[in-house]
Amino acid sequence: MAEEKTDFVIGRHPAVAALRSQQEINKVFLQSGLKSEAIDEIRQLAQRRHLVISEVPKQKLDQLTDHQNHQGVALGVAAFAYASIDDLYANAEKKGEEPFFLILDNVEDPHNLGSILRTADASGVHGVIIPKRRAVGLTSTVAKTSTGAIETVPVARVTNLVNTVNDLKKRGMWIFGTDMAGTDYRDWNAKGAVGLIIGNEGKGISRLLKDTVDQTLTIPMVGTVQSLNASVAAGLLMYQGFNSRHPVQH
Ligand SMILES: C[S@@+](CC[C@H](N)C(=O)[O-])C[C@H]1O[C@@H](n2cnc3c(N)ncnc32)[C@H](O)[C@@H]1O
Repeated sequence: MAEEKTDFVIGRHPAVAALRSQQEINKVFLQSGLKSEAIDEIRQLAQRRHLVISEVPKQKLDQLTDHQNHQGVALGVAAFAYASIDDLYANAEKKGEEPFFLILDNVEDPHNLGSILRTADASGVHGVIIPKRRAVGLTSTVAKTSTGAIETVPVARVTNLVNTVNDLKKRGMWIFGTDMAGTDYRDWNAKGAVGLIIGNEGKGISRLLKDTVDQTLTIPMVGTVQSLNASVAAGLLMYQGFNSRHPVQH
Protein backbone atom coordinates (compact mmCIF):
# COMPACT_ATOMS: atom_id res chain seq x y z
CA MET A 1 0.00 0.00 0.00
CA ALA A 2 2.86 2.36 0.87
CA GLU A 3 5.20 3.23 -1.97
CA GLU A 4 8.64 4.79 -1.77
CA LYS A 5 9.11 8.51 -2.28
CA THR A 6 11.43 11.16 -0.86
CA ASP A 7 11.24 12.43 2.70
CA PHE A 8 13.70 14.60 4.64
CA VAL A 9 15.82 14.23 7.76
CA ILE A 10 15.98 17.80 9.05
CA GLY A 11 18.53 19.56 11.29
CA ARG A 12 22.17 19.00 12.24
CA HIS A 13 21.91 16.35 15.00
CA PRO A 14 19.36 14.18 13.14
CA ALA A 15 21.49 14.50 9.96
CA VAL A 16 24.69 13.39 11.70
CA ALA A 17 22.85 10.48 13.33
CA ALA A 18 21.35 9.40 9.97
CA LEU A 19 24.71 9.71 8.17
CA ARG A 20 26.36 7.54 10.81
CA SER A 21 23.57 4.93 10.68
CA GLN A 22 22.73 2.37 8.00
CA GLN A 23 19.84 4.56 6.77
CA GLU A 24 19.63 4.88 3.02
CA ILE A 25 20.24 8.51 1.99
CA ASN A 26 19.63 9.78 -1.51
CA LYS A 27 20.90 13.35 -1.37
CA VAL A 28 22.40 15.91 1.03
CA PHE A 29 21.17 19.52 0.96
CA LEU A 30 23.39 22.12 2.64
CA GLN A 31 22.66 25.83 2.87
CA SER A 32 25.20 27.64 0.68
CA GLY A 33 27.68 29.88 2.48
CA LEU A 34 26.98 28.39 5.92
CA LYS A 35 30.12 27.45 7.87
CA SER A 36 30.32 25.61 11.19
CA GLU A 37 31.97 22.54 12.69
CA ALA A 38 28.70 20.63 12.50
CA ILE A 39 28.28 21.44 8.80
CA ASP A 40 31.90 20.39 8.14
CA GLU A 41 31.26 17.10 9.93
CA ILE A 42 28.11 16.50 7.87
CA ARG A 43 30.03 17.26 4.66
CA GLN A 44 32.80 14.81 5.63
CA LEU A 45 30.36 12.05 6.59
CA ALA A 46 28.49 12.56 3.31
CA GLN A 47 31.71 12.48 1.26
CA ARG A 48 32.79 9.30 3.00
CA ARG A 49 29.50 7.72 1.88
CA HIS A 50 29.96 9.12 -1.68
CA LEU A 51 26.66 11.00 -1.45
CA VAL A 52 25.64 13.82 -3.78
CA ILE A 53 25.87 17.15 -1.92
CA SER A 54 23.75 20.06 -3.15
CA GLU A 55 24.57 23.57 -1.93
CA VAL A 56 21.25 25.44 -2.05
CA PRO A 57 19.97 28.86 -0.94
CA LYS A 58 18.20 29.06 2.46
CA GLN A 59 14.84 29.62 0.71
CA LYS A 60 15.15 26.29 -1.07
CA LEU A 61 15.78 24.49 2.25
CA ASP A 62 12.87 26.34 3.87
CA GLN A 63 10.64 25.10 1.09
CA LEU A 64 11.93 21.49 1.15
CA THR A 65 11.49 21.23 4.92
CA ASP A 66 8.10 22.93 5.08
CA HIS A 67 9.71 25.83 7.03
CA GLN A 68 10.91 23.64 9.89
CA ASN A 69 14.08 24.54 11.85
CA HIS A 70 16.55 22.93 9.40
CA GLN A 71 19.76 24.65 10.68
CA GLY A 72 21.07 24.63 7.11
CA VAL A 73 20.81 20.86 6.57
CA ALA A 74 18.34 18.39 5.09
CA LEU A 75 18.92 14.84 3.87
CA GLY A 76 16.71 13.37 1.16
CA VAL A 77 15.85 9.86 2.34
CA ALA A 78 13.73 6.99 1.09
CA ALA A 79 10.33 7.15 2.70
CA PHE A 80 6.86 5.84 2.16
CA ALA A 81 3.68 7.41 0.84
CA TYR A 82 0.90 8.28 3.25
CA ALA A 83 -2.76 7.44 2.95
CA SER A 84 -5.72 9.78 3.48
CA ILE A 85 -8.35 9.36 6.21
CA ASP A 86 -10.77 8.28 3.45
CA ASP A 87 -8.30 5.53 2.45
CA LEU A 88 -8.49 4.22 6.03
CA TYR A 89 -12.31 4.14 5.88
CA ALA A 90 -12.11 2.46 2.47
CA ASN A 91 -9.84 -0.23 3.93
CA ALA A 92 -12.46 -1.06 6.58
CA GLU A 93 -15.28 -1.01 4.01
CA LYS A 94 -13.36 -3.33 1.69
CA LYS A 95 -13.23 -5.87 4.54
CA GLY A 96 -16.92 -5.36 5.36
CA GLU A 97 -16.01 -4.24 8.90
CA GLU A 98 -16.71 -1.27 11.15
CA PRO A 99 -13.58 0.93 11.16
CA PHE A 100 -10.96 0.38 13.87
CA PHE A 101 -8.31 3.13 13.78
CA LEU A 102 -5.26 3.78 15.92
CA ILE A 103 -4.32 7.40 16.62
CA LEU A 104 -0.74 8.03 17.76
CA ASP A 105 -0.20 11.28 19.64
CA ASN A 106 3.44 12.13 18.82
CA VAL A 107 5.00 8.69 19.08
CA GLU A 108 8.70 9.46 18.50
CA ASP A 109 10.56 6.15 18.50
CA PRO A 110 10.69 4.45 15.05
CA HIS A 111 10.92 1.02 16.72
CA ASN A 112 7.68 1.71 18.58
CA LEU A 113 5.93 2.82 15.38
CA GLY A 114 7.21 -0.21 13.44
CA SER A 115 6.17 -2.58 16.18
CA ILE A 116 2.74 -0.90 16.47
CA LEU A 117 2.21 -1.33 12.70
CA ARG A 118 3.15 -5.00 13.00
CA THR A 119 0.51 -5.60 15.69
CA ALA A 120 -2.00 -3.36 13.87
CA ASP A 121 -1.71 -5.63 10.85
CA ALA A 122 -2.11 -8.77 12.97
CA SER A 123 -5.08 -7.50 14.99
CA GLY A 124 -7.14 -6.12 12.10
CA VAL A 125 -6.65 -2.39 12.66
CA HIS A 126 -7.72 -0.62 9.44
CA GLY A 127 -5.34 2.29 9.65
CA VAL A 128 -3.07 4.45 11.78
CA ILE A 129 -3.21 8.23 12.12
CA ILE A 130 -0.10 10.24 13.07
CA PRO A 131 0.61 13.98 13.24
CA LYS A 132 2.87 15.68 10.68
CA ARG A 133 5.05 17.40 13.27
CA ARG A 134 6.96 16.24 16.35
CA ALA A 135 6.45 12.54 15.56
CA VAL A 136 8.30 9.83 13.71
CA GLY A 137 7.09 9.25 10.15
CA LEU A 138 7.46 6.25 7.86
CA THR A 139 11.22 5.76 7.72
CA SER A 140 13.30 2.76 6.73
CA THR A 141 13.76 1.82 10.42
CA VAL A 142 9.98 1.83 10.85
CA ALA A 143 9.64 -0.31 7.71
CA LYS A 144 12.18 -2.82 9.00
CA THR A 145 10.64 -3.07 12.47
CA SER A 146 7.16 -3.44 10.98
CA THR A 147 8.31 -6.64 9.17
CA GLY A 148 6.24 -5.73 6.11
CA ALA A 149 3.18 -4.28 7.86
CA ILE A 150 4.11 -0.82 6.51
CA GLU A 151 2.86 -2.20 3.18
CA THR A 152 -0.50 -3.41 4.50
CA VAL A 153 -1.60 -0.93 7.18
CA PRO A 154 -2.37 2.51 5.72
CA VAL A 155 -0.92 5.42 7.68
CA ALA A 156 -2.46 8.89 7.37
CA ARG A 157 -0.47 11.94 8.45
CA VAL A 158 -2.53 14.93 9.58
CA THR A 159 -1.77 18.54 10.50
CA ASN A 160 -3.90 18.70 13.64
CA LEU A 161 -4.87 15.57 15.59
CA VAL A 162 -7.57 17.33 17.65
CA ASN A 163 -9.35 18.52 14.49
CA THR A 164 -9.03 15.08 12.92
CA VAL A 165 -10.44 13.35 16.00
CA ASN A 166 -13.36 15.79 16.05
CA ASP A 167 -14.02 14.99 12.36
CA LEU A 168 -13.92 11.24 13.13
CA LYS A 169 -16.45 11.79 15.93
CA LYS A 170 -18.73 13.67 13.52
CA ARG A 171 -18.54 10.63 11.24
CA GLY A 172 -19.79 8.48 14.14
CA MET A 173 -16.55 7.12 15.56
CA TRP A 174 -16.28 6.46 19.30
CA ILE A 175 -12.90 7.67 20.60
CA PHE A 176 -10.97 5.92 23.38
CA GLY A 177 -8.01 7.52 25.15
CA THR A 178 -5.47 5.70 27.31
CA ASP A 179 -3.74 6.62 30.55
CA MET A 180 -3.17 5.35 34.08
CA ALA A 181 -6.51 6.50 35.52
CA GLY A 182 -9.23 5.17 33.22
CA THR A 183 -11.53 2.18 33.22
CA ASP A 184 -10.11 -1.34 33.05
CA TYR A 185 -9.34 -2.14 29.38
CA ARG A 186 -10.48 -5.75 29.91
CA ASP A 187 -14.09 -4.46 29.92
CA TRP A 188 -13.59 -2.61 26.62
CA ASN A 189 -16.06 -3.63 23.96
CA ALA A 190 -14.58 -2.32 20.72
CA LYS A 191 -17.53 -3.22 18.49
CA GLY A 192 -18.69 -0.43 16.17
CA ALA A 193 -16.54 2.33 14.71
CA VAL A 194 -13.69 2.95 17.18
CA GLY A 195 -10.55 5.05 17.38
CA LEU A 196 -7.92 4.27 20.02
CA ILE A 197 -5.39 6.93 21.05
CA ILE A 198 -1.87 6.03 22.24
CA GLY A 199 0.26 8.78 23.73
CA ASN A 200 3.84 9.99 23.45
CA GLU A 201 6.55 7.89 25.13
CA GLY A 202 7.30 10.61 27.70
CA LYS A 203 4.29 12.92 27.92
CA GLY A 204 1.39 10.58 27.20
CA ILE A 205 -1.67 12.05 25.45
CA SER A 206 -1.80 15.86 25.22
CA ARG A 207 -4.44 17.60 27.34
CA LEU A 208 -6.31 19.00 24.32
CA LEU A 209 -6.59 15.55 22.77
CA LYS A 210 -7.64 14.02 26.11
CA ASP A 211 -10.55 16.46 26.18
CA THR A 212 -11.94 14.93 22.97
CA VAL A 213 -12.16 11.31 24.14
CA ASP A 214 -15.42 9.53 24.93
CA GLN A 215 -13.79 7.14 27.40
CA THR A 216 -10.30 6.46 28.81
CA LEU A 217 -8.90 2.95 29.13
CA THR A 218 -6.23 1.68 31.53
CA ILE A 219 -4.22 -1.52 31.53
CA PRO A 220 -3.93 -2.47 35.21
CA MET A 221 -0.38 -2.66 36.51
CA VAL A 222 0.53 -4.39 39.77
CA GLY A 223 4.31 -3.92 39.75
CA THR A 224 6.53 -0.96 40.50
CA VAL A 225 7.00 0.72 37.09
CA GLN A 226 4.89 3.76 36.20
CA SER A 227 3.71 2.81 32.72
CA LEU A 228 4.14 0.33 29.89
CA ASN A 229 6.14 0.92 26.73
CA ALA A 230 3.84 2.62 24.18
CA SER A 231 4.02 -0.24 21.66
CA VAL A 232 3.39 -2.89 24.33
CA ALA A 233 0.35 -0.96 25.63
CA ALA A 234 -0.86 -0.44 22.06
CA GLY A 235 -0.48 -4.17 21.40
CA LEU A 236 -2.52 -5.21 24.45
CA LEU A 237 -5.23 -2.68 23.63
CA MET A 238 -5.38 -3.61 19.92
CA TYR A 239 -5.81 -7.25 20.95
CA GLN A 240 -8.56 -6.37 23.43
CA GLY A 241 -10.18 -4.65 20.42
CA PHE A 242 -9.68 -7.81 18.38
CA ASN A 243 -11.05 -10.05 21.16
CA SER A 244 -14.26 -8.08 21.50
CA ARG A 245 -14.75 -7.80 17.74
CA HIS A 246 -13.94 -11.47 17.05
CA PRO A 247 -15.05 -13.57 20.05
CA VAL A 248 -13.91 -17.20 20.12
CA GLN A 249 -16.50 -19.44 18.44
CA HIS A 250 -17.12 -22.53 20.63
C1 LIG B 1 5.15 5.38 28.25
S1 LIG B 1 3.48 5.78 28.25
C2 LIG B 1 3.46 7.49 28.71
C3 LIG B 1 3.57 7.72 30.15
C4 LIG B 1 3.23 9.13 30.54
N1 LIG B 1 4.17 9.58 31.52
C5 LIG B 1 1.81 9.20 31.10
O1 LIG B 1 1.67 9.31 32.32
O2 LIG B 1 0.84 9.15 30.31
C6 LIG B 1 3.08 5.94 26.54
C7 LIG B 1 1.67 5.58 26.21
O3 LIG B 1 1.47 4.18 26.35
C8 LIG B 1 0.14 3.93 26.75
N2 LIG B 1 0.19 3.26 28.06
C9 LIG B 1 1.30 2.91 28.75
N3 LIG B 1 0.95 2.25 29.87
C10 LIG B 1 -0.39 2.21 29.90
C11 LIG B 1 -1.36 1.67 30.81
N4 LIG B 1 -1.01 1.02 31.91
N5 LIG B 1 -2.67 1.80 30.50
C12 LIG B 1 -3.06 2.43 29.38
N6 LIG B 1 -2.20 2.95 28.49
C13 LIG B 1 -0.89 2.84 28.74
C14 LIG B 1 -0.56 5.26 26.80
O4 LIG B 1 -1.15 5.50 25.55
C15 LIG B 1 0.59 6.22 27.04
O5 LIG B 1 0.28 7.52 26.62
